[in-house]
Amino acid sequence: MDIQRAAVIGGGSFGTVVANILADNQIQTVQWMRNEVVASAINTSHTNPDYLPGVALNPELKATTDLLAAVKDADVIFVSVPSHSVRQVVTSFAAELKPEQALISTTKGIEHDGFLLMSQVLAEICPNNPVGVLSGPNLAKEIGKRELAATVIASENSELRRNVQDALSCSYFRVYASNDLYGVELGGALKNIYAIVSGFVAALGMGENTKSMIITRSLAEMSRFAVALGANPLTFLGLAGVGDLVVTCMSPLSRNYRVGYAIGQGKTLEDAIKELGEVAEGVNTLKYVRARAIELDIYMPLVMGAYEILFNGAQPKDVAQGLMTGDYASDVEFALPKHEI
Ligand SMILES: NC(=O)C1=CN([C@@H]2O[C@H](COP(=O)(O)OP(=O)(O)OC[C@H]3O[C@@H](n4cnc5c(N)ncnc54)[C@H](O)[C@@H]3O)[C@@H](O)[C@H]2O)C=CC1
Ligand SMILES: O=C(CO)COP(=O)(O)O
Repeated sequence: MDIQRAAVIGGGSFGTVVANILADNQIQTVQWMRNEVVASAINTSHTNPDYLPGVALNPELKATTDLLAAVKDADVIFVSVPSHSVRQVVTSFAAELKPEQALISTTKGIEHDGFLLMSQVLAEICPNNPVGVLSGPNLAKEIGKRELAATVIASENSELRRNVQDALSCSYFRVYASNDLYGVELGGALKNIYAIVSGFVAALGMGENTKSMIITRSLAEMSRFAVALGANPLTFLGLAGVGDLVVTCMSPLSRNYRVGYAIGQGKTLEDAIKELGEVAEGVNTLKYVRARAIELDIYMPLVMGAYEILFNGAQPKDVAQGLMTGDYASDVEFALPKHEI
């Protein structure tokens, strides 16, 4: 299967950049969205004024509000709506799909019921279609401006991986392959929690050593959780692990970081989300991961502290003090297990 026609489901910032890369690569691409005004702006002025203002989109990119027309002839369908909408949107076109049409999730979130990642939701709804995940350090606003970036296509299907590499690789976007679907996807979802934590740290004016400590201990915590759930920890050394963690924890372009920053400045969670006006997946992911960590007895002090700040009104400064005085721990648990320190 060569990818000649693609559909992108979702009219937000990331859906638009994926659709634009495909169009830049001369793939016939239709982007589906609910908003008629944005669809018309993409078709006539080649911009998405709501989510990527100032970015000139490829004039060949077509937008539509007709979901079935968008997916009908697509060789591959990129699903780029927030995680809370994926099941509903995909269910509404699943019965129309032919088994050779592939589905690729770009959504970095978790479904509450059953703790399902998006590729698992896709596989459940469309059990006969090939499934993959695209994840990595991919701030949409930079890629929209065609600044250089790299990502990971993860799938157990090697033909699908190669086809997506062909479809998305270009002078400003490099696509690496992985067969660890679960690890790649978990990395993309988990790092959003730590971007919120990094937002607190930045708002409190903490130093560079502090920021480095938080990012590194976040990686330790993420991989501890992932291993407990059966993922390959080595995946976390790649772009979808440490790569995405670093960019999201360091950049004010990250919406999750901005939510943490606003709360660190004293705003309420409700106001922080309202001001953002875009999706910050980490807020719900934090709730679901905390519950899972408690259920499976996985040590996740940053998750527990972030939860207290976001949902129970704890002060970031007090939580930070508590973390600094916790039990002694191992730097790299895969080298020195906790029980051996
Ligand atoms: N923006 C970024 O830099 C990146 C985002 N992602 C992930 O991509 C996913 C989508 O994010 P963005 O495009 O950035 O979000 P966004 O907030 O920019 O846009 C979300 C879009 O989905 C639409 N939407 C929401 N619910 C819907 C429903 N029920 N039916 C139809 N459309 C619906 C909204 O109207 C909006 O057009 C998220 O999981 C995010 O974590 C992944 C990589 C980078
Ligand atoms: O996933 C992203 C970058 O890789 C985008 O992060 P935010 O959702 O926090 O903006």
